[in-house]
Amino acid sequence: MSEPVLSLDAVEKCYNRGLPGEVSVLRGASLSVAPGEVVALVAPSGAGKSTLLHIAGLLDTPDSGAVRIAGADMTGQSDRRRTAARRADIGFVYQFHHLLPEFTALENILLPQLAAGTPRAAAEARAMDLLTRVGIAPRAGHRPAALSGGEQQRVAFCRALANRPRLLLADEPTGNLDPGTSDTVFGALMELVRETGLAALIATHNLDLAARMDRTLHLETGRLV
Ligand SMILES: Nc1ncnc2c1ncn2[C@@H]1O[C@H](COP(=O)(O)OP(=O)(O)OP(=O)(O)O)[C@@H](O)[C@H]1O
Repeated sequence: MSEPVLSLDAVEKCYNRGLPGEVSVLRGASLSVAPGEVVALVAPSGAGKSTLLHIAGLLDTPDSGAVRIAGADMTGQSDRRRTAARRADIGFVYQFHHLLPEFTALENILLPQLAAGTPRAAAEARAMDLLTRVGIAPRAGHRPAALSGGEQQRVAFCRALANRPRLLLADEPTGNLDPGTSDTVFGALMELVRETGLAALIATHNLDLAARMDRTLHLETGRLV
């Protein structure tokens, strides 16, 4: 079997250790996601989904345990190395789109590519290709305020995948949309993920959406089952 794109091994995370507000969130959480695999992460509110995604995305560090991205152990690496790995290998989508309001849809997808050194013509071609795949190429010149919630989220998906990451991490990517729109927009995300063949870990409360992924992990009392 090919090497996992993401693996967490016995990850522990406690906030406010030793203080009155101590909360032990992850207690030996282990998982792995293979190339091309789409995994649902389901958990009750407050169970630690965001904490787990932040650790998997190298935005936070575990108290103990290992995080590997494409086989490289990120435990104990410098902030600089972790940031480089995050930029090169990981795309993020959140519940809210977090697009930059003063830039058009196209420009929002261009920016991370230009920051990574992609020539402008290639970056524009990539952005238009992604917008076409999610069905909103005619909206390329619109600013976020002139897009519907579902369209904004589609742009956010394109932005997350613009630099061809190996791993997509998504936290309730359609949680802000009404059920009908959520269903369609999630379909667009799944098509994009399948076409690009990347690994994805997608947190959702929606069990219908979870059933459309390859398998589901439940986060319960700090572990994945
Ligand atoms: N920086 C922090 N300091 C202290 N406690 C925190 C911190 N971040 C999260 N927590 C606590 O850790 C627990 C898990 O939080 P987390 O945000 O990971 O949950 P979640 O599963 O993503 O929740 P939701 O689905 O409601 O967004 C919660 O009890 C939360 O209050």
